[in-house]
Amino acid sequence: MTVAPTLPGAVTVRAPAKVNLELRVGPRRPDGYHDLATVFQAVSLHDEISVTRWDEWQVVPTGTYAALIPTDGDNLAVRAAKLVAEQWDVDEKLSIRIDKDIPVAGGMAGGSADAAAALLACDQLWGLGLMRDELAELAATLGSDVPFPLTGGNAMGSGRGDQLAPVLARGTFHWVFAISDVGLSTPAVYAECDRLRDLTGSATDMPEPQVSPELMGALRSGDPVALGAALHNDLEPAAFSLRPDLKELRDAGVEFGALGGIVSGSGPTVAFLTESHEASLDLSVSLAAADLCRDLRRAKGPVHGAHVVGAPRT
Ligand SMILES: C[C@@](CO)(OP(=O)(O)O)[C@H](O)COP(=O)(O)OP(=O)(O)OC[C@H]1O[C@@H](n2ccc(N)nc2=O)[C@H](O)[C@@H]1O
Ligand SMILES: Nc1ncnc2c1ncn2[C@@H]1O[C@H](COP(=O)(O)OP(=O)(O)O)[C@@H](O)[C@H]1O
Repeated sequence: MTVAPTLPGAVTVRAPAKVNLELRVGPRRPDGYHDLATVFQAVSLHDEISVTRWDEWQVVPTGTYAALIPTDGDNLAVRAAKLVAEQWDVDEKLSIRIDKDIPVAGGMAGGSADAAAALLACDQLWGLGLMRDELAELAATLGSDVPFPLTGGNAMGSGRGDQLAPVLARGTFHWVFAISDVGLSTPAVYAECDRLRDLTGSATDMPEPQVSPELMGALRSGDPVALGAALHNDLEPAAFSLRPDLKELRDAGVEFGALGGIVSGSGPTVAFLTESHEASLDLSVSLAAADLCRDLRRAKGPVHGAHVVGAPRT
């Protein structure tokens, strides 16, 4: 296989990972999805996608987690690019370089970030001039989590998680992410959530999922202590049920001084909120010494959504 050069002629887009500060999950719908009330925050772990015209479809993975992503048509970035080509009748193929720094199958929406980045990169490469809402509509057809990395910042998600609304927020938050060596499948975690609810009978007469006033207040005031106390994830019992070691990890981080600890989305990444940059360094050291996870990554949030970082001169 010949490898496409990243430059010249490439468009490069950066897109962020996310953490769900709150994730409220309604009952299973007839179509298999669940209605959500969630608050996303984009955090400073990024993937970079570079697209170049090429004579065949090609994925070139690089970076920390390169070995863990598909390189065929199942890759979400390829699916995104083919969707744009099909909708706008573009008869071209692309080489897509993915610099993969977001953990894979970790509940941080890395695949969704790549899809969002590919949509924006194709728009730029092919000069389509798509509006943000057109991109968001395409994004939602690729996955429930794909619209958010286009937007970034903090946002409330409803419907399948794909309907976004802005959230009033101030301040920067400091996170430590504890990464597992084996991923968790999102559908498997939702199915386990349903199974546990069926066992306890809690699925009947479940109220519509809603984000709590405590969490919105904590974001509005930029208060990390209040935010730490308000973190919540309805998928956490399911993730703990499938991976009991994650509860031990969460409890250890909280004992070591995190303001709050929560499974990120469907997991298995565990997100710890800390008071400051220094506190995040201290927590990383304590967690590393406890040897309870494969890797630790520090990040801050919120950060911007997908944006072009390199494009050919016109
Ligand atoms: C759990 C969350 C929280 O933000 O994120 P991750 O942990 O995966 O990052 C999302 O809901 C994941 O969104 P995403 O990964 O895009 O899911 P999709 O591709 O749309 O759906 C994959 C599968 O997840 C389940 N699913 C997803 C979204 C939703 N609202 N209800 C669901 O039940 C369904 O079984 C669906 O077939
Ligand atoms: N570009 C991509 N990056 C990561 N995963 C991808 C990509 N394309 C397809 N996938 C598949 O999507 C699945 C979910 O990946 P990811 O989005 O990283 O996790 P999560 O849904 O937990 O946030 C993985 O098992 C992987 O095989």
